[in-house]
Amino acid sequence: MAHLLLIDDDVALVPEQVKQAFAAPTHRVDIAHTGAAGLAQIANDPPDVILLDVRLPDQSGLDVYLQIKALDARIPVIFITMTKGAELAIEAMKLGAFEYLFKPLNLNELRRVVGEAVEVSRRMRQPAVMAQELPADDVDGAIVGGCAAMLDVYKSIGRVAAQDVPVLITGESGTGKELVARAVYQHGARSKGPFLALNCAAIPENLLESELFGHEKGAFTGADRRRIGKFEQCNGGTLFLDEIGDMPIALQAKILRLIQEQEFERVGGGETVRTDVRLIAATHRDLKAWSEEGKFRADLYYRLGVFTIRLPALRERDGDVATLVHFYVRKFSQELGRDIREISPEAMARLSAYSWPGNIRELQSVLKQALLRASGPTLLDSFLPELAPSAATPAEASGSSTGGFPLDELIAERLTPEMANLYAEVHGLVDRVLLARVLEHTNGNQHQAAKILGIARQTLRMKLRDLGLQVTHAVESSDEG
Ligand SMILES: Nc1ncnc2c1ncn2[C@@H]1O[C@H](COP(=O)(O)OP(=O)(O)OP(=O)(O)O)[C@@H](O)[C@H]1O
Repeated sequence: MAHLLLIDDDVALVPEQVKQAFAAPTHRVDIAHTGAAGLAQIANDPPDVILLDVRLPDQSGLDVYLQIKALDARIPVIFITMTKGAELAIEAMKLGAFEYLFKPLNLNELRRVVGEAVEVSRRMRQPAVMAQELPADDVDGAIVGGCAAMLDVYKSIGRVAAQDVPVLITGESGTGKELVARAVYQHGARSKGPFLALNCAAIPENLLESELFGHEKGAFTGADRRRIGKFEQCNGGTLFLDEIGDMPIALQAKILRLIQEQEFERVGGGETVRTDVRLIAATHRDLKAWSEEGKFRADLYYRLGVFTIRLPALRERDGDVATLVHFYVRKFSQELGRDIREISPEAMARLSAYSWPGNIRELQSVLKQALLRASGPTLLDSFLPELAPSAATPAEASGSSTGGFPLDELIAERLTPEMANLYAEVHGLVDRVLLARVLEHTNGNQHQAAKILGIARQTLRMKLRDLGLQVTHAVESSDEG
């Protein structure tokens, strides 16, 4: 459950909207009407995310924000402002505020921004546990694995975390690079500061520079206000740049300068901004090979790669598949209201023999599907989807229904009082079938597939990633990954 605190002197509209947007049981909303009352609540019972009105009866929102930062610099604070208060909200972002929203609140935007903030908050607070064996059942988000290669990873995390140097994390998609970045952050000297993350491959190239470095008003068409970028917002903290290999080469020079001098200019601005950010970067690409081919700046590679943590693919982790299967079967059983207590030897044999091109993310996806089909206390081999050599063409792709069970039957079964995420669950299942089918049709060509689907290629990539699907055949261009 996400815990939100709204600090706003409005007693009617804004509280009503926030309560409407974030209902129980997935959210809890506390409300304070003055800065002092809000601060007292934060000290008593720190929320995951704070929504803070710029204008309060007893003190300015900015003063309250500074006091919140002193209490705990990690809690994401979202300012709520009238259009004319935007300057102050932008000032607050320079000091690390998460985002600002205009009154009257747009509920969709509110949900999106708060959702992102809850995720950011979770990343900072959820303890990064490294578990060599099956961890206790209340441990969430652990790095599970006791094979020799993972023990080396834990050692590397321990060695580098306390040094304030950049870290490069490499490994195939779904191997846990983000988890490792979080562990480096949490065991480092900046663990009380913010931890922000940005996926370079998920943001259109023309917006990435502004996301990272911010822009000045009028820097480009549509830049109607100054925007504070992640490097400025994250001052004193740690920034995780995922898929740094996908960053346009022109932008790489700016990152290099940032690492070397901790300074930069906002897009369209002449003012040099100083910041103090620890960079953790990750990529599934071979950056050394890319730098030799001129696709990645060699000087940036050398600078970033001084300390590299290489995550092994799941197929290289002897014995860890079984522990991970137990870990996720237990977790998903709880989430999906199933009561699976054991895994049949046949099912475990098939899971252990599979090559997992999509790594742990694929393992999660397969187990979720299996649990949705499961009944009784044992996870049988027959509940598993087909583990195809190409994971972009799972069993469902060859049937007209979602893997042998009609959708409406599934929905009917899942309509229980405790159900909370049915939309995501059903869409995940449909996406898995749809994307696999279309990619099969285009022989793995993501460009064509995105066109057929009518979605952006970046969206397609993110969906494939989230579903743990790998496109293992015929890819149209060398930058397709
Ligand atoms: N060793 C592990 N133990 C338990 N869960 C793991 C482990 N490694 C990864 N996961 C889980 O697998 C999923 C994918 O991990 P993560 O996002 O860190 O991978 P990634 O390497 O960053 O992937 P991508 O390159 O696609 O972004 C997450 O839900 C993560 O919690």
